[in-house]
Amino acid sequence: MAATISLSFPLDPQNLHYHSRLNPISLCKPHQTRFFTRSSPIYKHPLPTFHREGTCSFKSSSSSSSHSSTTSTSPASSFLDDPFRTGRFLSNEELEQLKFLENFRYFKELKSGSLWVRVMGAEEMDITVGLLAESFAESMVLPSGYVSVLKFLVKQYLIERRALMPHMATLIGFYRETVEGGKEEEVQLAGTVEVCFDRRGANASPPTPTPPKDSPYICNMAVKKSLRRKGIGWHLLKASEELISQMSSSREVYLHCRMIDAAPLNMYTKADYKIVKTDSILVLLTLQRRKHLMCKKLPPLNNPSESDLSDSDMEKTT
Ligand SMILES: CC(=O)SCCNC(=O)CCNC(=O)[C@H](O)C(C)(C)COP(=O)(O)OP(=O)(O)OC[C@H]1O[C@@H](n2cnc3c(N)ncnc32)[C@H](O)[C@@H]1OP(=O)(O)O
Repeated sequence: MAATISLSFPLDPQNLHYHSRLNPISLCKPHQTRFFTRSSPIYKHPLPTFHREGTCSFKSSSSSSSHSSTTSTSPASSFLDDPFRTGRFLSNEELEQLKFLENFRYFKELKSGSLWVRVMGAEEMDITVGLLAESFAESMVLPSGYVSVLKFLVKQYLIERRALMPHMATLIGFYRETVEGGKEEEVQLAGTVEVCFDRRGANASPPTPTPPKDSPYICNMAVKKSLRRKGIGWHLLKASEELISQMSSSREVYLHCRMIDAAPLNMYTKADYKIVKTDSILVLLTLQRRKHLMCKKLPPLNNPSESDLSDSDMEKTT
C-alpha cells in the first residue's frame, strides 16, 4: 500500500488529506486507441521543454535536431527514458498507451500568442507544483506563507498520480506571447490540468457529488494569474477532451466546479458541460464549498487527424 494525497480541485482544506491505496499493476482491458502520425501538422511545431534549473529549450518532434531559439538543448528522449517512467510494471498495451501520451501534442495560435499543450514530464514537476500551489492558495484564500506547505503536498500528490499513467495524465500548457516587431518573448508555463481516463486512473477519494469511477474526469485546472482571459483555459479544456477521446472508450466526461467560481463555471457551461448534481446545502456544515458535478458527452472522433485540426472553437482564436 502506498500513501497518496487526495487533492481535488477546486481545493477545500478538507480535500487535502492522506489516504492509502494499492498501486494497480494488473493488466488493463484492451481498448482502441488512436495515434497521431508523424506527418501530422502538429509535429511541425517546435516543442518547448523546461529544465529543472528553469531554462527552456525547443525541440521539433518531426526531426531529432534541436531548434535555435533556445537557452539550452536536450536530446530527444524515448518513452522508456525517465520523463515518462511510471515506476511499476506495465502491460504491452499500457506501454503503447504511454508512448501515445508522450507523443500527444496540442498547439494553438491564440490572438496574443501561441500555446502548446502536452503531458508533463518528470523534470517539469517542480514548476507545475508551483503553479498549482499558487492557484490552490488563491482558491482557499490562504496567506502566501502557506504556499510552501501546499507545494510539498501538491508534489507528493503529483508523484503518486503520475505513477498511474497511462490511466491518467497531467497536461501542461506553455505560452509564448506574440510581440510587435518580431521580438520573441520567453516561453512560460501557462497552465495545467489533470485528466483521468478510466477507473484505474480515478482518484481514490473524489469530491462530492461523486462522479462515476469508470468515466473520464477532468480536474485541477489552473492558469497562471497574469495569463488569464487569453483563451488558455479554454484550450487546456479542448486538449483534455481530445486526449480523452483518444484514450478512453467512454464518451462521458465529468468534472467538479465550485458554485462560487464564476470563471470556470462560465467556461464549462460555454463548452457544453451540464450540471448533473449539486452538493446539498448540508455540505456547508463540513466547512466545504458547494460544488456542481458537471458532465459532457463528447462527440465520436472519426479520424485521428481531426485531433490536430479540431476546432469547434475556431471562433475562439480568430
Ligand atoms: C475542473 C476544474 O479544474 S475546476 C477548477 C478551475 N480552476 C480554477 O478555478 C483556478 C483559478 N482560475 C483559473 O485558473 C482560470 O480562471 C480558469 C482556468 C478557470 C480559466 O482560464 P482562462 O485562461 O482565464 O480562461 P479563458 O480565457 O480560456 O476563458 C474561457 C471562458 O471562460 C469564461 N471565463 C474565464 N474567466 C472568466 C472570468 N473572470 N469571469 C467570467 N467568465 C470567465 C468565459 O466564458 C471565457 O470565454 P470568453 O473569453 O469567450 O468570454
